[in-house]
Amino acid sequence: MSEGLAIEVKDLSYKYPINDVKTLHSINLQIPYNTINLLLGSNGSGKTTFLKILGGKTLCLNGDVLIDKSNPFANGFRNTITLSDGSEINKVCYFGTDWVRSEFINRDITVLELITSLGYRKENLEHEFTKRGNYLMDILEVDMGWRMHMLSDGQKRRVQLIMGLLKPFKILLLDEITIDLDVVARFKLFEFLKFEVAQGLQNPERQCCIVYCTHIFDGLNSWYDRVIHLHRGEIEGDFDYSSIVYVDEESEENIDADDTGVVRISKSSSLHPLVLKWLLKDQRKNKGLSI
Ligand SMILES: Nc1ncnc2c1ncn2[C@@H]1O[C@H](COP(=O)(O)OP(=O)(O)OP(=O)(O)O)[C@@H](O)[C@H]1O
Repeated sequence: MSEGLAIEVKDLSYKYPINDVKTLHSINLQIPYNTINLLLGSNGSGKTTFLKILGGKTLCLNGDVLIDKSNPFANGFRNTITLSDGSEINKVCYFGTDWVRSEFINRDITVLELITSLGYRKENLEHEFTKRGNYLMDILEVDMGWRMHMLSDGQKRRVQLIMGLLKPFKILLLDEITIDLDVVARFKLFEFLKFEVAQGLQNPERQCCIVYCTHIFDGLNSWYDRVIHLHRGEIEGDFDYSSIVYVDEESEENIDADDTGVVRISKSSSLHPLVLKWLLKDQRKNKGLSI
């Protein structure tokens, strides 16, 4: 594996056992550390399948997958790494949308009971919570006494994020995970994740990368480094944030109502129009129409 790569995929193809056709076709991709990557594509283009393979959740033996230089499907793959200060971090974390619907979490238990039931010893929990956990609890406004079966989907999602992010990570795979967060929680989560990636630049042991799959493009400007476009299981496009030129500057002053009651919002420098154009093009291709 090349130096500095968090993820390396060579010639990866995947077919679900019950399907006749492949879902992923000969994917080749290299993702370096210290980057935030958006994985975009229409419904059914293969994003979840791909992320689950990267996360070691779906076994795939057609092609090579290296996650932080190791094969997640190899015997003896360990998902935890011990750093020089003795702390542990996760190699790869996959967060999907299913979690909030699982029976395991929809029980009459508190957030604290749920976290300890997953193997966090109380003393570790206290240690973790004095720093990272407390910070996450604060930005996501989670109460340890919340009872899981009484929470909204967005509140459960916040608990999922706290549990998954308690330990730092090398590779974070987010599959539509912010869909039910309110704008404040989403904004603060993005800030936290950006900070995580930035601190890897200071400390090579903590260098990490994020792959985020979403259909919502609000608030993503300047957050990501790269966009990867998947179409029918193939990489159709791949470009860096630095190659985007926004034609209209967004300005703080233009947001909100003035004293005459007129509400002004500047033109959004969003990826939305670009992605809409891509996916409409994909749709025309699917129908065999000229682009
Ligand atoms: N468990 C499964 N068994 C069989 N086929 C599946 C299964 N899960 C997904 N597929 C098929 O694989 C293809 C890709 O699905 P996938 O969920 O990876 O797409 P996606 O890009 O994440 O879509 P979305 O944006 O809707 O979440 C689809 O055509 C889907 O029907």
